[in-house]
Amino acid sequence: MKNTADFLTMKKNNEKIAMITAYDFPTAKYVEEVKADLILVGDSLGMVALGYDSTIPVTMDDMIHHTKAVKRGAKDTFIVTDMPFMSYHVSFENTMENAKRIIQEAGANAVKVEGGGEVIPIIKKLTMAGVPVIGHLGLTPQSVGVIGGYKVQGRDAESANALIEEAKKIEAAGAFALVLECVPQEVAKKVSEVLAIPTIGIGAGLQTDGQVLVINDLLSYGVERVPKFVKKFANVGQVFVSGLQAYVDDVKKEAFPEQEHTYKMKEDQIEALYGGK
Ligand SMILES: Nc1nc(=O)c2c([nH]1)NC[C@@H]1CN(c3ccc(C(=O)N[C@@H](CCC(=O)O)C(=O)O)cc3)CN21
Ligand SMILES: CC(C)C(=O)C(=O)O
Ligand SMILES: [Mg+2]
Repeated sequence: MKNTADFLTMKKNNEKIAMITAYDFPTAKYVEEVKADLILVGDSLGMVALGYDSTIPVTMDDMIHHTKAVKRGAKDTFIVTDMPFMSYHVSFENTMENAKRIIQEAGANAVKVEGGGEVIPIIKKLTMAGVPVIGHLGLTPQSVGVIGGYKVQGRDAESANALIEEAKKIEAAGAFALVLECVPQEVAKKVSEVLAIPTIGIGAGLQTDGQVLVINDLLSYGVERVPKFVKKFANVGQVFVSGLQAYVDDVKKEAFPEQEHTYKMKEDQIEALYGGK
């Protein structure tokens, strides 16, 4: 399994970091099989695995439940779990207790927290307590209500500069990586150049130190509309539907189960059961 120092080395060596989300046991097994560098148990699970229309309803218990399943499927991959909405804003004690559960109870290797300014002291405290932290700037979906929609962030030089300053503070606070979501490539490039820690982009262009996508988006599984930054690498939804349709059709026309899927009694027992009839 890679560790936080390895991700720093990868950046130095210009070796790109590939991160993929996973929310359950079988998916985690596949993600480990392709040697993704990190798995993100993202709070996006609220939208793509639980059917909510934002990440706001996702709870600590949801994150623990899904992280445990992912850990069982990917014992040898570095796992990062999102701290969900309001799980790191109520109080210092509550934040530390929540991070403790994610690491100790669920088995994640690190946590991710959204935002700059106000969460800097939290990144510092978590890091000092021995919890590896990833920051997250740009579009921060837990603030969708404040932002007013899922919009590209840092489009003008002023807000871009503000974002770059936040990124530096996140690094200084001890984060070992930074997710940049939905920012122009020029902004992501500059952040990646000024930071020593790796940047992991989603909708941030090619010049970050790594990439992350939501697995349902990249496989086209259970998602209808996807953001512009998504590339469809496979059509798993289509594979699901064709397999399920074939099953339903076979059941209806008695083409399934066949003899090879069926258990049989020995002749004498059939005789005894049916009484020769
Ligand atoms: N399936 C899924 N994929 C994600 O990447 C994702 C989630 N869910 N849920 C949590 C957040 C929300 N995200 C989103 C959702 C929508 C857009 C979107 O529609 N963006 C517009 C940009 C509009 C603009 O120009 O400002 C787009 O057209 O891509 C972006 C990120 C990213 N995260
Ligand atoms: C989109 C990524 C960065 C995320 O935070 C999530 O999956 O929840
Ligand atoms: Mg998230």
